[in-house]
Amino acid sequence: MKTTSLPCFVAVTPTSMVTEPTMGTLGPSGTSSELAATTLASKLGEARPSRRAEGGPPEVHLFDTYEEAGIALRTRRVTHLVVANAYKAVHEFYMDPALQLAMVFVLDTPMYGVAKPRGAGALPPAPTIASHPSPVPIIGQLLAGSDAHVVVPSDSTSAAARAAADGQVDLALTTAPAAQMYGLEFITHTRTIRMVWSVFTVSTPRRPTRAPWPAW
Ligand SMILES: O=C(O)C(=O)Cc1ccccc1
Repeated sequence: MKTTSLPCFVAVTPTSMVTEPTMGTLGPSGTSSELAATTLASKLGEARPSRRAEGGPPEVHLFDTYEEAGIALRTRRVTHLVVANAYKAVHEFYMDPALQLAMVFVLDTPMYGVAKPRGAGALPPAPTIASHPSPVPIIGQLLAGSDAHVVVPSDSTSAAARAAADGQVDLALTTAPAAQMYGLEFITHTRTIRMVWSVFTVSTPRRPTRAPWPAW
């Protein structure tokens, strides 16, 4: 049975209402992260009806890496950082005392598939496939495990599509929006990835707790 995930938001840390929220995440446009951040922005926009009346949900800022988006959060250029939980270095954000987990939500990614530039010629025996490291395991599933290939790491699924469009690689594991943007067509079936998204804000300072031992 095919199910579609409705975003299911859980507020983890009560944060004071930010008057002008701005989202930071992984770009360029066409990434799953952009869809997740845009979905969160709409949700936060609904909670701020006066702003909605002024012209739309909070802005989404796209960065080349999650780490750059993290710096933008720490330096307060954005107020919220949205990171896929399948990202292997998400632990860096969880462990950073300057940041706090504010929210989590479940949202399916757009369709993922292996794509080639429209009108490209025959593929070599072991084509190169650009991919963000996180979704690499689905390449084998999409190619039914049979085809030889070489994975070329990419900063995002959208950057992977751009690399294929620029002729740097033969193929890209990418999203349907990015494939469309960069003139690629899928050569495999496509699937979504059900994902938990972590939302970080800067830590709110806690009141110092009294030491459990007497002062000397
Ligand atoms: O957001 C994207 O599109 C990414 O490239 C990152 C990603 C993709 C798939 C699973 C986890 C993170």
